[in-house]
Amino acid sequence: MKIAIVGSGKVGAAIGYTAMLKGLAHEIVMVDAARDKARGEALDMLQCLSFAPPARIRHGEMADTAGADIVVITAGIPRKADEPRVLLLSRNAALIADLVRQAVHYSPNCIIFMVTNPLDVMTQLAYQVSGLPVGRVIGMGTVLDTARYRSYLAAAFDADARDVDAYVVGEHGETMVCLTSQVSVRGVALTALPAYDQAKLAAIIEDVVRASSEVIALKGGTVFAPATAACAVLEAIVRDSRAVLPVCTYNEQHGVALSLPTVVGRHGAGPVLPLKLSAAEQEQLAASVANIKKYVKEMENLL
Ligand SMILES: NC(=O)c1ccc[n+]([C@@H]2O[C@H](COP(=O)([O-])OP(=O)(O)OC[C@H]3O[C@@H](n4cnc5c(N)ncnc54)[C@H](O)[C@@H]3O)[C@@H](O)[C@H]2O)c1
Repeated sequence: MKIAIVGSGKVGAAIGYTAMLKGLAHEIVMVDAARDKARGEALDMLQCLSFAPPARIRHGEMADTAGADIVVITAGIPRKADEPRVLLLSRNAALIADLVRQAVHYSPNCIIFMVTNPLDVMTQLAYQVSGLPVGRVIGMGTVLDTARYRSYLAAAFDADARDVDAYVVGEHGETMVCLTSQVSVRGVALTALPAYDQAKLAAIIEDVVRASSEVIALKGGTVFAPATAACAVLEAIVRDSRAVLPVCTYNEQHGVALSLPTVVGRHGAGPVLPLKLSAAEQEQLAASVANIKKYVKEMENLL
């Protein structure tokens, strides 16, 4: 398994490092417009190899990604705490289109894994310019938001986060939908837990939506959680685990790329699994879809 990481900034470097520690690839190639940054990250990782699973770690240009099984795209300009993710549209659209074309040129059979924001729009753009089948262009989507939701629920209701079954769907952005109608802990409805409290749940949802801004304001960027979430998706692909993850893919039915629970394995992403939503959740999801569509239109006007 060869994984190329295009964009060796904070998130790209952390994904490379986590993937190396998890033994997800026999070869990891770090790429960045700032060549020395990619070189530095690759060297730092290479120096771990006497304590890590065997792998070939190197840096390079896009040509060095040739034959990659997975190309992770983390290149771009990140947002500041007070900026909506969608502001990144104009900054990142042309850059991402160019990188995706190059990635597919060098690795025509790869899976593209998109991390750059605004995530849904960038995933749709990557799908459109790549010419790859829909399940081979996967965005990180709401995998990270879902991880935050599960962690916060676990902390508030005294449970193990790994036991909490909950999803955030829709946009990886301000209109994300934290589903409440089917949250459970190992099959037990959240509402049945002794510590359950509706006001607490509402507060958690607010915290999940602003989780990223909070971390950016405190430490300048989100790093560990995105890298861990990204590697959960990479692991599902590499180990063909068929994990159900709310990744982002272009959705014919909705006419836009968005996140819904989806089976992930060596083939890529799909099928998308059906969800039973309450009437309120259906409304929220429709608003989220409409928001992504608005941004897709803006992107199409920019290119
Ligand atoms: N989807 C998510 O859940 C999620 C989470 C965190 C961050 N992000 C996004 O990931 C992206 C990266 O965030 P970061 O904090 O690592 O930013 P960063 O600024 O630390 O890293 C971005 C890197 O991209 C590089 N780059 C720019 N143009 C390039 C090009 N043409 N080719 C190769 N490399 C190029 C830069 O030199 C830089 O090193 C941002 O768009 C951010 O918003 C997404």
